[in-house]
Order: sequence, then C-alpha cells, then structure tokens
Amino acid sequence: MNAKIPLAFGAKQVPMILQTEAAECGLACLAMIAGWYGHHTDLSVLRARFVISLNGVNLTHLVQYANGLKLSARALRLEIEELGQLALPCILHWDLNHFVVLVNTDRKGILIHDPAVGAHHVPYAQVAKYFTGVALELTPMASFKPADERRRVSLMALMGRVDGLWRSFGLVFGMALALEVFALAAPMLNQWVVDEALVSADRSLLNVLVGGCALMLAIQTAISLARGWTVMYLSTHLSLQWMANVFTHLLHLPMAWFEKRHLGDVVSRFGSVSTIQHTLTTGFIEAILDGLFALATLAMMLIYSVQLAAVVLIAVLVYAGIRVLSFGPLRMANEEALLLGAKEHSHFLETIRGVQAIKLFGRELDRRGRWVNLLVDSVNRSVRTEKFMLWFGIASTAVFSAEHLTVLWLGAGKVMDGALTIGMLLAFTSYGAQFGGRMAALINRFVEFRLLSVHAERLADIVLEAVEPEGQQAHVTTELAPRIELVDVSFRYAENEPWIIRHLTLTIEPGESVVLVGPSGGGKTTLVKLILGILKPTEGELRLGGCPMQLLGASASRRLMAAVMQDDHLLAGSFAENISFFDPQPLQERIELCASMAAVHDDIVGMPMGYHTLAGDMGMTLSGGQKQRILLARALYKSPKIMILDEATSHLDVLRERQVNQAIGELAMTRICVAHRPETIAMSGRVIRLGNDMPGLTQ
Ligand SMILES: Nc1ncnc2c1ncn2[C@@H]1O[C@H](COP(=O)(O)OP(=O)(O)OP(=O)(O)O)[C@@H](O)[C@H]1O
Repeated sequence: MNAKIPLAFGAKQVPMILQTEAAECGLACLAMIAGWYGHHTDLSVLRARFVISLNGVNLTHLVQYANGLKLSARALRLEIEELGQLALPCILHWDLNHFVVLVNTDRKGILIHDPAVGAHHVPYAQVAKYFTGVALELTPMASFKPADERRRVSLMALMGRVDGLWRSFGLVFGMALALEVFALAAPMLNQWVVDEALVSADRSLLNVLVGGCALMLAIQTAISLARGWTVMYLSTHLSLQWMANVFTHLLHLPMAWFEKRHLGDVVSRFGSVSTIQHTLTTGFIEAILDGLFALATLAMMLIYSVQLAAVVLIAVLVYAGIRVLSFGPLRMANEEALLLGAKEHSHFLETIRGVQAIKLFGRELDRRGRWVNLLVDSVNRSVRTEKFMLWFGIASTAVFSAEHLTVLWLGAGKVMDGALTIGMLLAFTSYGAQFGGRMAALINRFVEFRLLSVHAERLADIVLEAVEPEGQQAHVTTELAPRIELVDVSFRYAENEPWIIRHLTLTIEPGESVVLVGPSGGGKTTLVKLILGILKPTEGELRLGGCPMQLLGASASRRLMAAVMQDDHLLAGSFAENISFFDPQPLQERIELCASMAAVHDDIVGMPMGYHTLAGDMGMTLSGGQKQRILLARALYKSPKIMILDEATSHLDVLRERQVNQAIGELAMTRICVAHRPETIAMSGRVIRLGNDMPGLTQ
C-alpha cells in the first residue's frame, strides 16, 4: 500500500486518530467522523462514555454509539464499484474484524484512515481483498452541536514532581548565556583585525587582538565543559526521577488497563519518557538561547545595514514557511512510525513468550514472515520521517546559500559605494550566517517540541489514566472479619456484552470453605476477580467484614487476601525469593513452612541449590504441578485471612492435592476455590454453582 497524506492548506480534513487499545478501532472511526463534522473528541473521552470490552464492537453497537454522539447512522451493503456513491467520510467494515474510515475514492483506489496504522491509499485490487461489503454512513442529527472535548496534555502534568528542576535549568542557562556573549563578540574582533590592524599594519594591535581572542577561546572552552557536565547531570537526574514517577503510576493502574493493551505498546509508551526528557533537557534551553541570540544578532545586523538584514530575514521566513506547511504530514509519519514500532515489538515479545507452541506447531517461518512484514512497515514509516528531514536539510542549504550570495552581491556593492568597510561586510556576513543558523535551529526545535505532542499523547495514556482509588476506610482493613457478602451483584464486561453474573446475593462466613463450580466460561474467574477487587460490580455491592469494598479500596482489601490465579507467573529470582515475594526481610523458617504446607519443600531441597535455585521468568525448570505448589506457598507466606484459589491445584495428583488441602484446611482462614475435578469439589465445603443459565446460582 502506498501512503498518501494530503497536505493541510486550511481545508477541512478528516482527522486521523490512531487506536490505543487493542479493540477500539470502532470508537476511533467514530471519533474521526465526529471530528470532521465539528465535534472534536478523543479516545479517552469516548472510552469513558462508551465502555467496550476486549471483544470490541459490532456494527449494531457502532450505530448505538453514533446515536450517542448525535450522528445518525445508516448501514449499507454494497459492491466495491459503488463505494464512490457513499456520503463521505463513512465507516467501512474491513478484513472481517476491523473498521476503517473511507475518506476519498479515485480512479485507482480509495484513501482510508485506518486507526491501526494510519492513512493509506489502497488500490482496488487490495480493497477487494479486505472490504467485507458493509459500510456505515453517518450524518449529523438536528441536535448535533459542534464541540471540542479533547483532553489537553501539558508536559508539566505528565512530568509530575521533579525536585531541583528549575535550579538546574537556571544553572545551565546561565552558563550557556555566557558562551553566547563570546560568540556574539567574535565577528567584531574579526572586523577590528581587518579594518584597524590590517589597514594600518599595526602589529602590536594585531597581537593584542589575537591574544584577546585566544583568552576568549580558553574561557569559552572551560564554560562549554562545565555546561556539558551540568546538562549530563540534569538529564540523568530528570530522567531517573521522571521514569520512577511514571513506573510507580503504571503499577497502580487498574488491571483492566493492562488487559486491553499489547505488551509492546505499553513498553513503547513508557519509552516516550526518555524522548520527551531528552528533547526537554537539551532542546528547551537551547531554544531559548537560540531565540535570544538570534535577537541580538538581528540587532547587530540592523546596525550594519537594514537592507542586508531584510534579505536574511526573508530567507528565514521562507524556511519557516516550508516547515510549517510540512508539519502535519511529518507529525503523522512520526505517530505512525511509533505505533508500527510498538506492534512489531509486541509481536517479537509474544513470539519469544510463545516459542514452545510455535515450535510444536512448526510455525517458525510463518511467525518470522509476519514479524518481517511488521518490521518493514515500521522501518518504512521511519524512512518517511528521515526523508522529510533530508528534504529539510536540502531546503535549508538552498535557501541560506541563496541568501548568502545575495548578501555578498549587495554588500560588495555597498563596499564599492563606501557605505560599508570590508571588515564590516565580513562581520555582517558572519552575523548573517549566525542568525540564519540559529533561526533555522529555532524553527527545527519548535517543530521538535510540537512533535513531542505525539509522545506526550502516548505517555498521557499512562500518566493521565486514573489509578486504582484508595478507599476512605482503608485503615480499618486489618480489624475486619474475613466475611464476604455480595448483595444483588451483577456484572458484565461492557454495556454491549452479555451479563456474566446477574443478581447474585451470597455470604461467605469467616473460616468457611466454599468451592465455585460450573461450566467453562460460566463466570467463576470473573466472580473471583470481583471479590479480589480487580473488577468492579456493574450493579450491586460487595462487602468485606460488613464494610463496602469501595470504601476500603481495592489495594487495602487485597491486604487481607491472597490468591493463586490460573495464569499466575513466577518472577525471575530464587525459589525463596519467589515464595516470600521478594520480601526485603524474608523469614527462612516461614518460607520452608509454607513450602511444606504446599507440599513442595521436598522437591525444592532435592534441587542442587535448594531454596536458592533460580526460577526463570518463563519458569522452564519446573513441572506444572511444582510451579502451582510454589505459587501456593507464595500465597500462604502472605498469611492471608482469605485464600482464593482459581484452579490452583489442577495440575496436582489427587494424593498431593489432598495433602495440600488438609494443610490449608487447618489454617484459620476463609477459603474460596474454583474447581472442576470431582475429587477437589468433594474435599471442599459448601458448593456454589455458577452456570451459563445465570441469573442466579444454586448452592
Ligand atoms: N476481559 C474480558 N472481556 C470480555 N469478556 C470476558 C473477559 N474475560 C472473560 N470474559 C468472558 O466472561 C465469561 C466468563 O469467563 P470466566 O473466565 O469468568 O469463566 P470461568 O467460569 O472462570 O471459565 P473457566 O472454567 O474456563 O476458567 C466468558 O464467556 C469469557 O469469554
């Protein structure tokens, strides 16, 4: 596919909005079309208004959401030849599981805004491959009102609190300013050498001037070194504090946030911190200095000759014009390059994680092929950005060379007329070159700052997202009895999804042992996640020890609980570290006691390094059952009042499972297990049956 992005010359354009979450292409398409009609919105605003699950949306939901935005929708079935007759822009159903915006059609193909990869011109041969024949035309209703509800992202809000930032900035700025004063004085020294020393053949003056020049250079070098040092310090300091702030925030985001994003995308968004920080630390100060220095050189040039100064100014304006006109496409190319890079990264990480299955199914070449395609896409977009930069370099050289020639031509005439001396012309050309260079740098920096908005928006998805709220009564958690009450609780993953749990009222008394059973997909894990505070009930209330969960807050209530979930992992570290979950003051006796209760102590001491044996990130050295037992020991180490086991003993033989259950059964804690095996169910107390025939449950 060839990418063609129209240039912005003030004409009304369909905005390009790239999707953030894996399944929100439909929302992104609606945002683009609403934007075209004048209701500018962004995905974070729409996400809050229309909650969608990982399953994404279908055409019916899109119609509902469009109505919510006061756009009336008309779904059509049509042939490719009829695309030209659609009211544009409209939404096309694409590749069976995706939506894109049709922006324009021409003789060769169609221009689409694809929320997954950006703007594309797609030839008709490819349209036939991807277009499913379904389109959605959207037009504003009478009640539609233009609005702008886009979230503004300020760098300060993204950065959070960084200590000593302004002091360090001030220091670097002071040193840089001192350097600039020397740079400003240099052309005048040249003028004096030519006009005073050379003309009068005054050797002693020449010696004084050259000596002064050498001293200036020595001071300049010393300040340069100090400045470089300080920038390095500032940059490291800022980067460390900022990254730590963002990482802390990331870890406090709700699970639902992580579930809806690809790993590579999260990594790439986090990486935006470095890009912004780097541009800010070096670029920000240099931009201010470039501006100040340009003003000073402009003043000097005007003193020498207004006419010549005007020539230089015109050249700068021409260069600025070129950069302004090409800003839109450059920003888009940048955004797409980042998005495609993240996709490629996700694919890479997923391939490494799933390497065993890939080998077993013999799909190595297929995975490689897909990765190479993603890499090529990503590299192509980066090349597009580099091409822009190449052209800017050439434009800058062409414009400023023309300016230089004109100044030389006009200036030489002035020297012949006696309006300027040779030294003055030399000094002027030197100031002119400095002014042009600094202004070009300033314009480039300005564009760089504007382009930071791409990174800022990506980072905002982490930083401006609300963390799990702290409860007002979080402090009372430790005194609470481990009683769990669900009062008329209903839950579904999104408005358009079926109810998983409906009107469920249930009390689990302190010390009670219950087992949740039911068919696969019946909602057992969902109920466990509700109790753990990972999910919030859509309706109804959950109470812990009589206190509503939302007053306690998820993290406080989790302090009472420990869980072994179906897809839990061990982390890179020794078994002892994993069992104590990297407790800074681990209690070896307790680690061994918990391992014994989880029936894994003998397995661990049988290994060459005992409790110091390393468990890999992917846990390759352990059997499935051993891994489950270590996870159990980890949960026991927490000494929870409530233990939740989601098929946590499914890989254990019946004998071992009985052993583990007996050990846990002797502890004073409330127990909730999810199980399928009759033996496991028989070992537990009260059975709670959840099923596809919800609402309700049987006990
Ligand atoms: N993040 C999600 N978004 C949308 N739907 C989901 C999500 N997670 C689970 N579901 C759906 O919710 C339903 C219940 O899933 P759940 O994992 O609770 O079932 P389960 O009873 O634990 O199944 P199993 O015994 O197979 O583990 C399923 O239909 C599943 O597809």
